[in-house]
Amino acid sequence: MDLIIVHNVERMAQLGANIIQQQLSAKPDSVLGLATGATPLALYRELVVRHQATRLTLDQLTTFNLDEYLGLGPDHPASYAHYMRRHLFGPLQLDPQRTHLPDGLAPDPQAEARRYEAQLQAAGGVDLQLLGIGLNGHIGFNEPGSPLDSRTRVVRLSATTLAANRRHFPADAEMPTHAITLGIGNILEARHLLLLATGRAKARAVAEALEGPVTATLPASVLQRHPNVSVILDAAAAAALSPALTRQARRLDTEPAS
Ligand SMILES: N[C@@H]1[C@@H](O)[C@H](O)[C@@H](COP(=O)(O)O)O[C@@H]1O
Repeated sequence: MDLIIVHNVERMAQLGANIIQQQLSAKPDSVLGLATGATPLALYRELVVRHQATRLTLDQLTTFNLDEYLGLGPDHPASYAHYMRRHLFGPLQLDPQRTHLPDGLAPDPQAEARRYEAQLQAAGGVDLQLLGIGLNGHIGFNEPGSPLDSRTRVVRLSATTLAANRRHFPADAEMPTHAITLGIGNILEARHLLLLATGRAKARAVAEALEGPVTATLPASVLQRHPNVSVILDAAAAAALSPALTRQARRLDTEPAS
């Protein structure tokens, strides 16, 4: 595991964008696994800036998102399809044929989960998977209790997740109770994982994920089983790590030379 602790979200975004840029330089037709939520927003802004400065060539890039709410279509402002279009796919002018999310409006969600997984396999799997972490240690929408070898499927959202994500929905609107998510098994198959976390509220989940037992009770702990994981934390999210692990972390707060 390559653990990096930074001072601020801008630095996290730069380092995350560097990793994505390196991936695309090595393999322009990479498959990127993408995440939603508040955490990757600064990284997405940085990618857009680099693209506008023509430092990123994205013609051959393919993307697959981790998850989507069941019952929300791409025009719903709280859908992940909408989020991705607004924050990344639109500004980067990605070919819609190359960007993929589960269809939240599919009439048969179980069949949609199988279709999505098959589409991902046909694309060759994920080269670099971006991950956030839920307060309860979820990755994608793999809630506590998800089998560590789980595949793409329909899941019920936990009370913690419903409460945490409530803020993205209008106060009087009903929130979806289910989602389609890549499974933990799918996530582990990505060739490189990049976990980002910010803020004190994530510190406990981060510490348990990186240093606790590998257990379905805390899905992100499975990252310990992956041979190629990069983790970028701000100081608040790193606050509950053991002194030993904190000492091992790289602190990359200075600007790159060029
Ligand atoms: N399904 C998403 C996850 O992919 C995301 O990583 C997590 C954290 O979100 P945030 O970055 O807003 O804290 O919650 C959501 O429920």
